[in-house]
Amino acid sequence: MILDDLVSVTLTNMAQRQRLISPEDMYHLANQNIDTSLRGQQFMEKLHQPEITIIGEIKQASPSKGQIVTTFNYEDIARDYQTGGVDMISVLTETDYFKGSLDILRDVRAIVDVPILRKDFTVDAYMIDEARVNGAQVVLLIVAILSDEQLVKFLKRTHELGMVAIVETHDQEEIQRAIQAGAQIIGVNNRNLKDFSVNIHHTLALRQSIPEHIALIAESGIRSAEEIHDMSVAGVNGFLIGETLMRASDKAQQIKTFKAAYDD
Ligand SMILES: O=C(O)c1ccccc1NCC(=O)[C@H](O)[C@H](O)COP(=O)(O)O
Repeated sequence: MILDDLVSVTLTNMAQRQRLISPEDMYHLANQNIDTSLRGQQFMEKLHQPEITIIGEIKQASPSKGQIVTTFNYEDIARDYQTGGVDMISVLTETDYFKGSLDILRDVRAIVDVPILRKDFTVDAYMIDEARVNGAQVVLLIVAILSDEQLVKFLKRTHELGMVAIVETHDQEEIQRAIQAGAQIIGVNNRNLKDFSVNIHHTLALRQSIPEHIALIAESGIRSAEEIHDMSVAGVNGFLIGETLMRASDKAQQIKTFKAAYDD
């Protein structure tokens, strides 16, 4: 399965980085960088407001789509996203399948004010420390690749650093595990990572399984303002959008259209 491959390359690549900066040193560096900006917390509060919350993703390639764009000026993309009014920017840092990097994360952090999500396959608390050191306020924890103990431990470390976690799920059982671990934000991935099929109604089908005090983010396959409108009305709090924005010729305008979806 693709997730097994992603976990495997992530562990290998992390081990290489740990030879440059040891887990102990990264832990201390992260502690020196505890997030006092409140950007992550503000993002969480925004999710509970009636306005549409959009997370724009910077993603050059993916396992399901291969190369998504031919030119990849991520700094321009980040500026366009901010101009459009995104509430957070998601930066892929996985190198082998998504062609992302921590360099991209750092460069984007330097030029925008909005909170940043390190979008990666977090398999060790080291990667949370690393996310903080490189300027992210938010991390992704994917239930399907973590044990219950890891989920609790990684959430604790995230919160110690003043950060916020999106806990990604795909079915009822994973949602229960996320709630049990103490997730404050749950993402439901509309993409089935076993066969890459995308069902935009998947998040809606699982809405009732998530208590209202936990924010819900719909992930993957979102194409139109109508889809965002329908999901907002049904109580979905935020929308993570990658490919549609990466392919949009006027990204700022596309984001503005999406953010206006609730008023339509
Ligand atoms: O996108 C993939 O092919 C993929 C494959 C395996 C694991 C994760 C994958 N994507 C990560 C994501 O969660 C998406 O980048 C994100 O939800 C945005 O999706 P989209 O708007 O469809 O680009």
